[in-house]
Amino acid sequence: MQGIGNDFMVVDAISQPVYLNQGQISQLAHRNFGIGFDQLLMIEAPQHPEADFHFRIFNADGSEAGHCGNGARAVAKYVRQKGLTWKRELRLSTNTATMNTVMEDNGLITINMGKPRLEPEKIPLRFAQQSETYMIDAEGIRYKIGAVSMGNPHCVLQVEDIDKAAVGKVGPILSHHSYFPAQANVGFMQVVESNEIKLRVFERGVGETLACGTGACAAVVAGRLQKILDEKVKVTLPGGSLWIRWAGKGSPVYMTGPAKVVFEGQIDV
Ligand SMILES: N[C@H](CCC[C@H](N)C(=O)O)C(=O)O
Repeated sequence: MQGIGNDFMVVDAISQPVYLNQGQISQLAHRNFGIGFDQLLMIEAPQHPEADFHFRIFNADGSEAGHCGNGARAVAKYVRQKGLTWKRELRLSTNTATMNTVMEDNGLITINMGKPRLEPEKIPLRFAQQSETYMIDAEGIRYKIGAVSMGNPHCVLQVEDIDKAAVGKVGPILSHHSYFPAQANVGFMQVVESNEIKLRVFERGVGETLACGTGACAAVVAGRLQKILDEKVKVTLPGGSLWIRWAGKGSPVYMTGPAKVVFEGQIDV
């Protein structure tokens, strides 16, 4: 499946036992020697009564992540398409978040992504005081960043021209910076208007992807905290656009976007 170009292998681990270790996942993720995907989404039975389904997220390097926004839309679509549910509104959980999903009449999926976590210890970020922005020195350059968790860690920096952003160079430097003890997804945000941004994301455990759902949410939260973005923002990533809405501190973030099945098959591992 894919959600604006962020692509997934989605596995129903409810109807069948699934045992994949980190090495097998990274092998399957390989674009030439495997199936090829950014993340593996493993759908499991709910872990608590109010959730309909639980899903786990594994990046292409085999590392497990706590949340995946584009993946949540894919899961919501997949479970209906496979007849695991008929509900239009679903409550999904991951290891770090629970979310409500709604299948819109136009085929898009809206997700209540929950409230962003801004306290450094919850990101996690090695700063004592919470702030709208943080200054981080790396390889002789000082970066002004926003830091947000959507259930996974995000570092957001503003750039003048998204096409000239050194995502391949600066992404890994900040993603692996010692201030991010669990690493970070690094978003490069160009503000077009107060209700529109362009975004590229260097994802933890993958590298640059065509889109990152939690990254789009984190960028809007960081922009609003810096008073440069409105409540409703169109986020255009290389793979397509998402619509993000955040009323401010204490409110959940809403994300609307597509999800599509690309291919179905069976694998023996
Ligand atoms: N690379 C992310 C997980 C996938 C997030 C992204 N694909 C999304 O749509 O939110 C992490 O390690 O936290």
